[in-house]
Amino acid sequence: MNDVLARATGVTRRYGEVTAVDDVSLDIPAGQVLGVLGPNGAGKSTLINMFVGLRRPTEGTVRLFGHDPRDLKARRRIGVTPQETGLPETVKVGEVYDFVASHFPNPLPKAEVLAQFSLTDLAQRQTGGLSGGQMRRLAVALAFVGRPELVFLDEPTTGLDVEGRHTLWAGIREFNAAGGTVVLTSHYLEEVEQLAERVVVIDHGRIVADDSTDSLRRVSGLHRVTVTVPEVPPLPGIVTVEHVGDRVNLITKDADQLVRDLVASGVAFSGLEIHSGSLEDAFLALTAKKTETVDTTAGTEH
Ligand SMILES: Nc1ncnc2c1ncn2[C@@H]1O[C@H](COP(=O)(O)OP(=O)(O)OP(=O)(O)O)[C@@H](O)[C@H]1O
Repeated sequence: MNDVLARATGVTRRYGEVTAVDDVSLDIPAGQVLGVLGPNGAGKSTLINMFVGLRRPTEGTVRLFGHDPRDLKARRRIGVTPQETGLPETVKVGEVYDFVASHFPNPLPKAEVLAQFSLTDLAQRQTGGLSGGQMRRLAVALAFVGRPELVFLDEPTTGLDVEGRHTLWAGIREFNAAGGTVVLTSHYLEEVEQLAERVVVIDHGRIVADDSTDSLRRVSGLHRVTVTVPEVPPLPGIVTVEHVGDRVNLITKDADQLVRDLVASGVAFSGLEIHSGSLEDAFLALTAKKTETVDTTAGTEH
């Protein structure tokens, strides 16, 4: 069995009234690429920030290599790319590398890091003169400088074009093939599908799915039946109900059967549309559950 490099146990983080992370327990085993998915504000960054020692849990414990994540012994063994990078504009790319490398006993050589992330030609460029995508590549490259065993990448490819994204994917894959462990958050399902073997879906601060990417893909065998209907009948084939304006999306595994059931139920529906499932539907089905619960409660109040 693989070693667990990082572990969250019953972790909650509140900011005033807001519960950003709500009773999350999560193990990160060695050698894994773990994708963390979730809608905006779901709590992904807060969770990552607790793992890397930038935030403390309000409740529960986080361990990094068996230590408190703020312990330098543990932090030396990780690499981090935060969602936003604030680098001084007049410092050159090569100098940024030098500064970061000086914090580690055995950093990767500059030429290797810059080449791996297609930054070699930009070594003399001031960071203020980098494009958004180049800046992002630099931010991700810096996570690898200290030869980390575990990297946390918070939306590593946001703002990158297709080529930039593929360059980064290759770098992440190479790191993993050499035994490195990766936790990445992303809004791109395709990215998680390409890179991660395991997916954790977070919604409203809670883990709503934790499964292999293959299983999540299988969930994408779902279909979406969209109708306008005064009230959704309680049919067994409906996995999830989403209300979009006056339209209703019914997520189901068997669209044909659901349409037959709708007709048989006698409900007056109109504007029938059927779409094949996608990973996006699977994700929506998982993250829509909370909304559905709220809707159901509201609808059954007497
Ligand atoms: N420093 C803070 N002070 C107050 N509230 C915060 C703070 N940081 C995060 N939050 C709130 O906590 C919740 C979770 O935020 P978080 O940034 O962790 O989500 P996320 O899943 O990373 O979102 P996104 O995908 O938009 O980056 C949100 O409601 C957010 O507004």
